[in-house]
Formats: sequence, C-alpha cells, structure tokens
Amino acid sequence: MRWFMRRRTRLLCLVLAGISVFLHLLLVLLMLSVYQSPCLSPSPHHDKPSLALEDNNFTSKYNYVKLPAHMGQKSSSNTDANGRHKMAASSNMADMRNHENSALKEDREIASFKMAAPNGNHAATPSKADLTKLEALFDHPLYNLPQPPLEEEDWLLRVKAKANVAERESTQQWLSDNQNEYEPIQWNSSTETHPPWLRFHLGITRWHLYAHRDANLGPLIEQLASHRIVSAVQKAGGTQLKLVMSFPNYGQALLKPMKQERDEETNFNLFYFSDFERHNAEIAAFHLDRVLGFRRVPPVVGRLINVVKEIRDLTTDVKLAKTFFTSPVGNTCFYGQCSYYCSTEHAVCGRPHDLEASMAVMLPDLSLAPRRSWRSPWRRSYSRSKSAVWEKDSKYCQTVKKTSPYNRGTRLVDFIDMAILDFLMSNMDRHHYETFERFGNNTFLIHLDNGRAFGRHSKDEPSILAPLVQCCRIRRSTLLRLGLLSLPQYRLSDVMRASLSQDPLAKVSPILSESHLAAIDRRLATVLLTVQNCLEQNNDVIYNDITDYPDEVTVEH
Ligand SMILES: Nc1ncnc2c1ncn2[C@@H]1O[C@H](COP(=O)(O)OP(=O)(O)OP(=O)(O)O)[C@@H](O)[C@H]1O
Ligand SMILES: [Mn+2]
Repeated sequence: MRWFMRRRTRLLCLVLAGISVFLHLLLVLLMLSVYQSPCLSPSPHHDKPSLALEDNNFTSKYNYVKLPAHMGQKSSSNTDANGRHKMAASSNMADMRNHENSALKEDREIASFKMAAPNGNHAATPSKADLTKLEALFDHPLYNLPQPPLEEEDWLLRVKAKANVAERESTQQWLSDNQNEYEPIQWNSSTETHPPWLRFHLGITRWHLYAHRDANLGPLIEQLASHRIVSAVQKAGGTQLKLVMSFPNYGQALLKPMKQERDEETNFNLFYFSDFERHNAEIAAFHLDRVLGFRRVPPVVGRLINVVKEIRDLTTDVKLAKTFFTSPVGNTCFYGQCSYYCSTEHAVCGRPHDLEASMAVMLPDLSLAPRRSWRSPWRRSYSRSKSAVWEKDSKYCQTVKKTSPYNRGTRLVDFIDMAILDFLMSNMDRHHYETFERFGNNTFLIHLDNGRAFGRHSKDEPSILAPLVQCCRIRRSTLLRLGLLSLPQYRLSDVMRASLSQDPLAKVSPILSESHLAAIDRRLATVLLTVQNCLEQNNDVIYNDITDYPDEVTVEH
C-alpha cells in the first residue's frame, strides 16, 4: 500500500514538473514574440501611421476604385453612373501602370532609405526619395496643363512701357526718409532689374498668384528668410498680433509669431474662433496649396527673428514698443495691441531673443490692386450656442448654386477647392476670402489667413467638407491631382514632407510633425471617398475644366 502511495506521489510530481516546464516554455515563447515586435523594420515616415495607410490593401483598393474612376470622364452628364465606374477603373489601371516603372524605382529608393535610417526619425532631414517624388509630381502633366494665352487684362499689374521724359531725366530717384536703411531704387521697366517681391507682384494673373516652376520663387523666399529687416510695425485689422516687416529694397512681409509648441494640440474645449494662430500653419498651408496645384496662397517662409534687434530696436510703432518686457527667466517678450490675446499673459517671447515666425510676402498695396472680401456662404456662426444655416439645411447648396457669383463660372468649384484645402489642414476659420477686384468674378480665390489650421492631428473635422458634401461638385483637374496624391509614388504626406523640409525652420524642428502628415493622408482618403459617394448618387459631379486632358493614358512598354 505504502509502495503504491509513493508511486502515485512520484507520478504526480512528474506530471507537475512537466506542466511547469511546458508553462515556462510557453512564457519564454510569449516573451520572445513581444520583445521581437519593436525590431520589425519601423516605417521611417509615420510615427503614428493612420489606419488607412497601414492597410496596404486599402490603399490599392482605394486607388483602383477611386482615382481614375473619373479620369476618363469628359462630361459628367451624359454617362451613366455604372458605365462611368467601369471606364474609370480601366483608365485608373492604365495610369497606374504608366507610372509603374518609376514607382518601382522609387520603392527601391525608399527601401534603401529605410535601411539607412534605423531609428526611423528622419523627419527633419529631407529624404532623397521624398524629394524625387515631389519633383516627379511637379513634372506630371496634371501640373503642366496647357494654359489659355494670357491677355493684357489677365495680369494684375503692368509695367509702364515707357517712362515719361520727366521720369527718365530725373537722376535723383525717390529715396526714403531714412536713406541708411533703404536702398535707392535701381530698377526700371526691365524685369532683370526688379527685386523678387516686385517680380512676384508683376507675375500675379487672373488664375494664379505665381507660375508653376516660377524661377522667382526661390529668390523671393530666400529674401523673406534672410533679408535685413529695416522696419517692423503692427498690422491693423484682424484679431491677433501680426507685424508688417520691411526690407531695404522696399519689399514687405506679414509676420505671424510662434505662440505655442509645434506639437501642441488645440485644447478640445477651445472654440475654433478663440484658437491661437500658428506660424507653422501659415508655412505649411503655402506648401500644401502649392502641392495641390492651386498656387493661391502667397509664399510664406519660416524665420528666426531677433525680437530685440529686428523688432524692438527699430520699430517706429510706439504702441508696439510700449508692450516689450523681460520675462522672469530673462526672455524678451512683447504682446502688441489686438482684440484677442494681446496681454502680458499671452505675450510672445524670444529665447532669449530668438523668436520663430512666419513671413508671408505682402500682396500689392490695396491702392494699386484693390481686393474684394467675400463672406463665405459656409461661414460658421462664431457663437458658442448658435449654429449656421448650412449646418441645419442639407439642401443649402441648392440655394447657393442659384446665387451670384456661385451660379456662374468657376466660383463654386473654386470655393470647393478651398474647402478641400481647409479640410486637409483642418482649418475651421475660413469666414471670408478675397479676390482681386480687377478680375471681377472670373478669377481665383486668394487663400489668405491659414493660421488656425493644423491645430489637431488626432481628429478630423467633417463639417469643413460641407461644401463638397452638400454640392457634390468638383473640378476635374483637382480630383485628378488628389487621385495622384493618393498613389504611393506621389503620396501627399511624402511630397509635403519633402516640400516642408526646404523651409529654413525645418532645421530647428519639422514644420509639421509626422502625426500631422499622417492626418493629411487620412483626410485625403475621406475627400476621395466623399467624391465617390457623390458620383454614386449624382450625375453632375465633375466640372470638366480640362476637356483636352486624355481619358485614357497610353501605356508605354
Ligand atoms: N500676405 C498678405 N498680403 C497683404 N495683406 C494680407 C496678407 N495676409 C493677410 N493680409 C490682410 O491682412 C488682414 C488680416 O490678416 P489675417 O486674416 O491673416 O489676420 P487675422 O488676425 O487672422 O485676421 P482675422 O482674425 O480677421 O481672421 C487680412 O484680412 C488680409 O486682408
Ligand atoms: Mn485669422
């Protein structure tokens, strides 16, 4: 009996030991798998990849259905929805194949780059592959569409062909009161003699602020970023502090100071109308608008400003000068005068003197080129409790479509372009927009004041897209470019990263964090999905502004 008991105990011990070994093995295996995951090659591009981008299937599925879907469409009204989809899909494929070789090459470049960037934190340094993508994007036919010839009335300003006798004989050019600071005017009617800011003004047309591949853009940005500042005064109007800065060659820029850290997300309890403006949003909006092919935001560049030498010591603005003080930690601060956030508590401060700011080139003076300000039909209520008409009436667009100037020409689709830009960067503050009076209603919309964009990356704001959702109308050229930017070989976040890396402040810190870049891709997918839904329910979605653009893209073997 005792022998039997001992044997049973030994057996029990053996079984228990076996279970214990098995459990230990299981534990080791589990731990190995957990510790292994961070070793998987990290994507250098996305610290927080969006769901859509993580899912490769989604991207390809999505491109297949969407993009070219409407590429082949000449007129939206005489094709039935199903037929259109089939055609679209086939041209999409053709287009994708067309780019296959270069995409493969670029994929290889990206792959080799991934290997070279083990910690995945390359955002501040431009990736060669991203820059190549940006170049390829700007080379694409959709960015080089043939333009109708420009007549005299399509230019905002003109240089007088001949100076009158008195002007020619005058050797003493007009000089500023302060001759030490401003350079004497050296230019005449010849373009070569013009400073970049003047070339910019003279290059504004009915349809764009600057030309695609404008050779003047580099020198213009370079001067905004580094030219000596000779004057700094407050800009009247608007709600937040901004300064007009002047250069020795009479060029001017609108400065918006950094008010918060780049990665600080807007407080969720703050209304859009009391949100701080962001200098990096102004910079990024210029790049995004350019990447989208609009060219409706005046060029903006980031710059480190010495608040003592470049503002306090040279300002003639007494009201501004009075607001300078030294903070408890010895930084020089100022707050100026404005209707929001101009107080000691909301001062902008140098570190101890250096302040990040955005510098937007000034448009021609209103006396030379008057502008008209238009109230946005989709303006928000700017009230804590009221909602606007468009928020309650889903048929709102039917009324807008019948109302001047939205009932003719390109005004409605231009407005929708602006809504798409705003949705991508989450700008809820587009209460007004401006146009140049000279061009009447037949012109582009100037996308000014983008300081309240890029406040949140973790959330999208669907209501910004209301004009597109409610009107279901879009320029064909815009849709095709958006489709292009959703393809891996031109991915919006990649070309934006490349474009933004060219800004001088990108050396201090990336202009947009990876989370914001991922948010733009995610929002682009939403825009394309919205158009897709429109196409399924409506006939007249596409405004065909590029009738000559081919339906099918020929595939080269
Ligand atoms: N680059 C520019 N060149 C010339 N004028 C400009 C430029 N940018 C803005 N402005 C003018 O300055 C005014 C104020 O600028 P902005 O709208 O950016 O400031 P704001 O403080 O955000 O204004 P608001 O609070 O009314 O939105 C604009 O209405 C516009 O007419
Ligand atoms: Mn504003």
